[in-house]
Amino acid sequence: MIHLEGISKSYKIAKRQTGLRQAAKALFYREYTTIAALKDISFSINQGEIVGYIGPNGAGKSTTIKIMSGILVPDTGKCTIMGCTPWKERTSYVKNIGVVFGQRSQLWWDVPVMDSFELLKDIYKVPQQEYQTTIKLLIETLELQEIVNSPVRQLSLGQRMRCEIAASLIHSPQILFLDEPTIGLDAVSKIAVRKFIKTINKEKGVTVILTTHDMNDIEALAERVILIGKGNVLYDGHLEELRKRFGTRKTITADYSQNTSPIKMPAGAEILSYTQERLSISIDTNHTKTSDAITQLSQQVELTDVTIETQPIEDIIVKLYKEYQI
Ligand SMILES: Nc1ncnc2c1ncn2[C@@H]1O[C@H](COP(=O)(O)OP(=O)(O)OP(=O)(O)O)[C@@H](O)[C@H]1O
Repeated sequence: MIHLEGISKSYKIAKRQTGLRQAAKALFYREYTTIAALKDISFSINQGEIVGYIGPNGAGKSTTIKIMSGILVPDTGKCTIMGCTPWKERTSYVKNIGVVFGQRSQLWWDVPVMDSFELLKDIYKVPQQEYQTTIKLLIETLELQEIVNSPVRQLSLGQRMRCEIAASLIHSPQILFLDEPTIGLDAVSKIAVRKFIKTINKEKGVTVILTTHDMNDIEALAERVILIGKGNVLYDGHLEELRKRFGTRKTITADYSQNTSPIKMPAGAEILSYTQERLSISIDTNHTKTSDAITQLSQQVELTDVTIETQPIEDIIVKLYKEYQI
């Protein structure tokens, strides 16, 4: 459905130097530098996938999304999405895609949200009957009843984002590009947005490409991640695979009846805290099985409660960025 091959994109920017003399010189002679934002990017995405497109600041995520949406033209490479080259066949292509840029609005600032929806309906030539059904569903599932009659400028960020997502889906696109859709949202709004993305993917088969710095978004939504760093694709695979590679540590917290004898720790365990009633250790599951560690503890103390925590996804991503030195 989505196929990118050897995509490169550079930005040419004017060098700016401080001082009056330099400013005067720049009037007659400008120096430029080139920033290689994307260098030979290739990947394919199938229909119905949710792919997390991740990477540190300045990695080239938004540039890729802009190319895939047809807003930017790459310097070299091929991009075919649903049979179209996005920047060449823009009019027919945009019917297939919905785009949300978390940092920018596609809604008209001073008019009620509902009027923006109506305008988008006309732009995309959505038949009235179809529009009625879609809008009803969007208003219900994104809980927009209370806000659709307010102008966008009066909405909070979370309310606006829910409207932005609705706006991007009015023409029932088959692909949704989301560039940081949960940026600045509170925990409740983030969960609502994630739930909605999951629902349209499951029920309508919408393919979703998501860029985000919130790894909880990735964990909640994406089975596959593409990691980009310094303009290159560094990893393309399952999130679960990353967990296996980088998330091998587990934290075991054991509560027990008061114990004053020394406890022999499982092999390689790192003690995080230790009292007469509670012990918290971190183990590497490549070397020690969680069940073995618990059995060993239960043979020495009278356990009353045990909790096991896996490594947070943020830690795994930090390790991944470190490995690739990005
Ligand atoms: N319009 C532009 N003009 C010049 N350089 C740009 C422009 N847009 C992006 N860049 C540069 O291209 C590189 C990639 O930027 P891009 O916005 O694609 O990164 P990103 O991965 O989306 O970053 P972030 O996570 O910070 O949003 C950066 O070095 C950025 O400074």
